[in-house]
Amino acid sequence: MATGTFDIIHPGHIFFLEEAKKLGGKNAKLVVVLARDSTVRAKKRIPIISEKQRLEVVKMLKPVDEAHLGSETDMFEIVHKIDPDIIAIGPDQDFNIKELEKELRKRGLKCEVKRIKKYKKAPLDSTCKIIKKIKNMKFDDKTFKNC
Ligand SMILES: Cc1cc2nc3c(=O)[nH]c(=O)nc-3n(C[C@H](O)[C@H](O)[C@H](O)COP(=O)(O)O)c2cc1C
Ligand SMILES: Nc1ncnc2c1ncn2[C@@H]1O[C@H](COP(=O)(O)OP(=O)(O)OP(=O)(O)O)[C@@H](O)[C@H]1O
Repeated sequence: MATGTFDIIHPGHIFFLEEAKKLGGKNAKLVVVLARDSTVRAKKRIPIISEKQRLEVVKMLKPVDEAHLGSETDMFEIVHKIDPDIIAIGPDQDFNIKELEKELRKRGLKCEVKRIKKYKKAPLDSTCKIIKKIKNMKFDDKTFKNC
């Protein structure tokens, strides 16, 4: 199981999902849980792409076998439903592995939690960088004349 917002897909997202799938070995099944719009608003910013369209795009990605929207209130609800062997945490995801494992154990969930340490560098390797680039562009009539 891998999680995230996946708002404006970039190569880092696909790399993370490929690495997450590798954790499961030869016949691994990768299930992705997407953060709800309400979670993104509360924790990060206003999402650019709606949860419905983010889900649709993630479902189309090659390493992804299944994708679901998470809960709006309880992040452990979906873990119970999926019952994963491994939860992959991304290189810049703000979770303490030991704490998360402790919380899972408290709820009777026995999955392992593993951090993907590798970060794929690219000129636009995070959603934030893409948003900042657009934000800093000088807009005039010619900038997006066909949009
Ligand atoms: C085990 C686990 C379960 C999660 N379940 C949910 C959930 O039910 N609903 C949700 O909105 N986000 C869920 N998330 C996603 C987190 O909210 C999201 O990954 C976190 O806000 C960090 O966002 P980012 O990776 O997009 O930066 C879950 C994350 C983890 C690790
Ligand atoms: N360049 C990258 N290399 C490896 N993993 C990445 C990279 N970018 C994102 N990820 C991982 O992909 C998952 C989903 O990422 P997320 O939706 O938070 O995108 P993001 O580009 O990191 O967004 P933001 O810039 O808003 O933080 C997370 O586990 C994150 O750690």
